[in-house]
Amino acid sequence: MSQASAIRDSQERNTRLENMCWRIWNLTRKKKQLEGEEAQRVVKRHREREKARREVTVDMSDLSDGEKIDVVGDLSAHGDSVRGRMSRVSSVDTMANWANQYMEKKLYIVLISLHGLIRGENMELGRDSDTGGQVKYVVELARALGMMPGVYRVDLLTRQVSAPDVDWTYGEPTEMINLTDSLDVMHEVRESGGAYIIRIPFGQKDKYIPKELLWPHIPEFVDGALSHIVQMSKVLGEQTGSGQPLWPVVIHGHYADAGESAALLSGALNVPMVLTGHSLGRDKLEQLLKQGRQPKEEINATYKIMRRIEAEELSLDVSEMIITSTRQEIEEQWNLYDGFDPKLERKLRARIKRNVSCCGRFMPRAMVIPPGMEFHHIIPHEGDMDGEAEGNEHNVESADPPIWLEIMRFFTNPHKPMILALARPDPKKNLITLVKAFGECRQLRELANLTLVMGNRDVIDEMSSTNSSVLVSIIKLIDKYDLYGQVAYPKHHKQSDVPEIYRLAAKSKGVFINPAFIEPFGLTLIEAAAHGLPMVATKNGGPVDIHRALDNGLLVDPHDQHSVADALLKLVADKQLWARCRDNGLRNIHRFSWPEHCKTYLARVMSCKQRQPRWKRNEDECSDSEPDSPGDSLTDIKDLSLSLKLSLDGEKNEKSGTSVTALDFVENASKKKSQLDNMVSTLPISRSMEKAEQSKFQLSRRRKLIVIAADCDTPAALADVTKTIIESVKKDKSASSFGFILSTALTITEVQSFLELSKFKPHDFDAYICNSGGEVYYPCLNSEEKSPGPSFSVDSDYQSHIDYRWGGEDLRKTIIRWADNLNDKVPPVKEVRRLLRIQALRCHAIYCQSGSMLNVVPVLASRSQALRYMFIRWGINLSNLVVFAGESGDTDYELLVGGVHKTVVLKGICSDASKVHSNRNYPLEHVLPTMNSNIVECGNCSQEDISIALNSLGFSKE
Ligand SMILES: O=c1ccn([C@@H]2O[C@H](COP(=O)(O)OP(=O)(O)O[C@H]3O[C@H](CO)[C@@H](O)[C@H](O)[C@H]3O)[C@@H](O)[C@H]2O)c(=O)[nH]1
Ligand SMILES: O=P(O)(O)OC[C@H]1O[C@](O)(CO)[C@@H](O)[C@@H]1O
Repeated sequence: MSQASAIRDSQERNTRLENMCWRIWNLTRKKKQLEGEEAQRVVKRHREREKARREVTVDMSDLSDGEKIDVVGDLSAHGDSVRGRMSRVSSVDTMANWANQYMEKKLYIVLISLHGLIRGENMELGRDSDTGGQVKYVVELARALGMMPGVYRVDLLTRQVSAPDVDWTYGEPTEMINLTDSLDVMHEVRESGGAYIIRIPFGQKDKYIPKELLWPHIPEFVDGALSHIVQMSKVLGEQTGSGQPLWPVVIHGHYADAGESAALLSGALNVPMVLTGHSLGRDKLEQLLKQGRQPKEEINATYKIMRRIEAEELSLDVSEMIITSTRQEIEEQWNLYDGFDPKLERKLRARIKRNVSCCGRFMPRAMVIPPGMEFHHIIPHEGDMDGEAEGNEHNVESADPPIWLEIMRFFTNPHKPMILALARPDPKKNLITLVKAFGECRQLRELANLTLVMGNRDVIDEMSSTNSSVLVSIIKLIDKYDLYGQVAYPKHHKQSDVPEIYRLAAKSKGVFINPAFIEPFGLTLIEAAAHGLPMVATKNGGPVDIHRALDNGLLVDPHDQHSVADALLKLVADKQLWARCRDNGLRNIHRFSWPEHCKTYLARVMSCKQRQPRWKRNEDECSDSEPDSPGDSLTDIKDLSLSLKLSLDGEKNEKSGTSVTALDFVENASKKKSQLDNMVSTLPISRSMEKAEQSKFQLSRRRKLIVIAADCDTPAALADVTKTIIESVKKDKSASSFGFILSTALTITEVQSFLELSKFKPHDFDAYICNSGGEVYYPCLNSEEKSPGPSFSVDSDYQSHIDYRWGGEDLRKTIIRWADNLNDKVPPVKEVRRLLRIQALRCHAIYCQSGSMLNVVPVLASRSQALRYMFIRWGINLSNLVVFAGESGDTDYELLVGGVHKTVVLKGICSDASKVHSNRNYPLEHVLPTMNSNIVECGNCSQEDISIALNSLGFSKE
């Protein structure tokens, strides 16, 4: 009997062992495979980049020989010497100089941090994965900027969240940020001046949306933010007495999501944008792939990382400047992006300095401006800076801050020095290695206690899966190493407790540790230093710069558990080293100063070329103007779009694109120009701004606007759809107050033919958005009366509004070269965009007409941005607008669907369009909101179904 069971046991053991071996083999194989794929990707990327660099070098060869860069200026611009640059700044003299220079200015600054759990006081840091250092950074930056001479108003825009599971304060539309300086002096704030948190509603109401799921709602935020900025600029203009709107001097996005929002706002308003990344998608992706636990698809599904990377690339396309906290972020992180190359950036900057053409290339300047500290929370304690701190005996009395008792109750011997980690329980913070290092080092356990402050929690199972899995692993390790009585992991703490936690650790002669796999900067490290706590920190990322500036501890390889334990042991055991690090930290911490940050920041912002909405003729002046005056003339029609015809004669390949058999360039604007020059009447375009003013009148008095943006394959199909929509809408009794806009990839010449073919008159539409958003036209009044003369007037203000970063002739040359080299398939549009970005050519490339045409327009021109322009220019109400789109369409299709406007998706129209070209590395759900009452589907493009769709949007009833 017992022999049988022994045999059975051994068989079971063998089977288990065998299974385990299989599992390990399988995991290793999978890891190897993922590593192999990643290596291939890196090599491919590298090859493409090198090829593109060679091409750029050839294009700019006129100066490459002997082109010398101002190396000294250049290195300092990239923060090579953190120590050298960070001088004490709050000195009265420097501030006085600054004040003299800027006092007269009245600057309006817009900052954006999107997810919404932001408030001026008692921030809930560590509440979840969204409430990290960025929240503190943006609020403190807003406050510090609000106190700078010359800054009139700072708006920090974020999401309004009125959800039952978050505090009511996040639902308040406006919150004023207290402007206090280190002397607790309140700054005088006049009228609407000061610093504010402005909460814009977007996304599902009553629900907190984590940052990974916010992407589809960005267009709605942009529309809401645009409305706020336009209104505020007018108010500030009146208050500051200029009579003109006080437009923001900069729109500054924080993190990828706000970067994309800032890019769209900057394009809509034509004002400069800057970006702070805080934590970068490509780097996060690389780290996750290196860990080899998840394939790329799974990572993408969890973190929506490809969507985030596209937002970061767009931010690079548009930003004047990228602000980083460290040099490492520029050299090793931003360098991973298609649209950024530090070497090329330096080269372009050198050319600009010498007033030499950059051959249509643009690269944002990357600047290291480290964040600051708010020092007024810090209570200096006895012994600071005298080399002799208080003893390590704790006074566990009632006078001690409550958080001390909360921590002490975990310890058997509370008198030991405290190793402190304070971080969100995010896997990348690598707290697990820390617990292993502590648990496996007997000496360290004997000498010190460990405190882990990992955000706030009520029930572990209710936390996000990534956060709860970190906590569960830590609790299991505490059990495994039997660390009871030696490790504290309090459930709750408030923001006001954080200084007390550092103080407790410093008092115990403890050490702060940040063992993150990679830390972009690390606010906790400067917080610890300011409290007299030496540090052990990861050698990957920002801590290298912090260590260089403060010299207050040791750097370690976060993957090497033993080196973590050794460094901690060294600092805890060596009293002299500990005291030296503490003193160095306290002595140098002033280098992280918000006033200094703001001074450098404002100087840089002011050196960007200032742009703002500017119209040739103000509303009041237009009646004085001469119609058709040559002043608005041919030069106004800029060469701002390129079209490349891709012949579809070859066989279609649904995955990789379309076979090309012929290529043909059409440069719309130049054609028009020459036609106008020759006064050829076949293209009836007026240059008259008066005509545009008439259209403004027409557009702004419309109660509702219908935008027809169906991307049909043929003019006949477009004519059918258009007729059905217009006839259906005209049945409404208030139809006379409805206006129509045609929004298309067609040129105005093609539109003219389309109108003739379908028996429409130019004035059947109030406006024409042509060339995929590259141009806007209005019908001329006389076109109604069939009188001779031009039928359309071009909006040349629109052209000046969007021409930012247009690569002109050099862009054209590159696209021709690309087309010449195509010998097989036309690649997906995402590849075209990548190629142009690598070349530092900033534009918006769109496949149209089922992939038979490539339209290239300025980087922030699009059909949806043209509508935002009409909001600013003509005051049209975006929420009173319905866009009719097909089931799919040109590759700018998805941009048309989100926002505060309504959308009717016509099922069955252009349903095949998306198959010939893929423009994304991520699914459509990462772009478009799935549950949005502003979007309805129309089962059939019939008049009845269209009426039903409009009714369900409440469109015809109002
Ligand atoms: O339980 C916690 C955890 C954190 N914090 C605070 O939250 C902030 C955390 O900031 P940081 O250490 O910088 O990390 P992240 O939250 O990851 O912040 C991101 O953004 C910061 C600002 O750009 C950068 O410094 C970081 O490297 C970057 O990862 C600090 O002020 C902490 O005091 C708490 O109050 N309680
Ligand atoms: O892990 P990720 O997605 O890179 O995010 C880190 C970012 O998220 C936040 O926690 C959001 O506030 C930031 O502190 C930081 O910028």
